[in-house]
Amino acid sequence: MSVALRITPYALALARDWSSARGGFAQRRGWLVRASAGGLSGWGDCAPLPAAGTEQADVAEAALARVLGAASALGAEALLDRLEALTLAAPAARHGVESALLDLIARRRGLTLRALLAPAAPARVAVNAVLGALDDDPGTALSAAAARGARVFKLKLGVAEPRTERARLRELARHLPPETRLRLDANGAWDAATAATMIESCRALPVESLEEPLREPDPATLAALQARAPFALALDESLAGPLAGLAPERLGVRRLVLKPAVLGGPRATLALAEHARAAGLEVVLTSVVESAAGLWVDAQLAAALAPAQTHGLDTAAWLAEDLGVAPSPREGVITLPETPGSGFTPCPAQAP
Ligand SMILES: O=C(O)CCC(=O)c1ccccc1C(=O)O
Ligand SMILES: [Mg+2]
Repeated sequence: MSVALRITPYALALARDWSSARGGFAQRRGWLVRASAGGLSGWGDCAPLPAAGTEQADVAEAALARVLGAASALGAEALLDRLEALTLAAPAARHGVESALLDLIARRRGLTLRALLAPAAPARVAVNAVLGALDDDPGTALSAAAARGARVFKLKLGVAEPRTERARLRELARHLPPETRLRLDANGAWDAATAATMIESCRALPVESLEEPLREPDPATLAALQARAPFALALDESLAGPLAGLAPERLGVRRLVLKPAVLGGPRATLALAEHARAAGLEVVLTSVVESAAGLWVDAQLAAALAPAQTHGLDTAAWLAEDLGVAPSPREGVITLPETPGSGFTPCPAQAP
């Protein structure tokens, strides 16, 4: 049975500006992808964010047009087989279309998306709260997230002076509830000496990991920093940049941050996660601040590939509007539905 694709552009305002050492954004633009066959629809989100390692929007749009052109005569499985060739160098476009096709297949088989991807995947996904940059009054965000029961708090570093950030970090850590921890992300802000100083000053703090410490990441420097760090160092956007294609065990860090929109969809993300975990690395799945259509898929995928980890999927509150109801954590956990597919239902304006 052939599959009908519909691709609809969207623009969603942010509730508050996103800032990081790689710049920020005040709006998210992308395409909602619907794949329909036999009266059922699956949904995906193509949400390019070049700063995170995806293609530019015009490249995504061209790839989506190629997929549309090829889709009409093909069934969902046949289109999945051809998708990689149709979306070369367009991972966000591939993620959007592949998600919609897998969601459709799951709904057709009466399976949750996580069960389609990994039969034993649980219905609970722990997530970190995102407090924003360390110069944006994270204390207020910390109180709000702590009140909602979050256990891991993510902070963007490398936005202010290292000395200022060290002082603010110590101050913030004094207000952390018991048994909660900080997840830090420098987004490539530091040279090796600054990174070493920052890691050293975190030694006494409840830090669980630090993403992308280095402006010019190389495995030897990362390995030296990791050897001295009492917590996991992690790579994120470098996996699509200077370190693309290197085997996980050669990267020098203990953890990989996997963004399906950067890696080219659920299947590529699962394959990298399996490789990394077999090599003894931790993996964490995170969003690129996607719409609800993307977040539901990402959350199902997180449950399938690292069920015991805390993932970076609590980004819906950064959007002032959305395409449907987004997964919303309680006590730091997203509960996934037992209904077939991803759990996404479009709001009436986008409806089937
Ligand atoms: O990890 C999270 O909790 C949310 C995702 C996130 O921080 C992010 C979102 C968009 C672009 C880059 C990043 C990042 O981790 O660097
Ligand atoms: Mg990151």
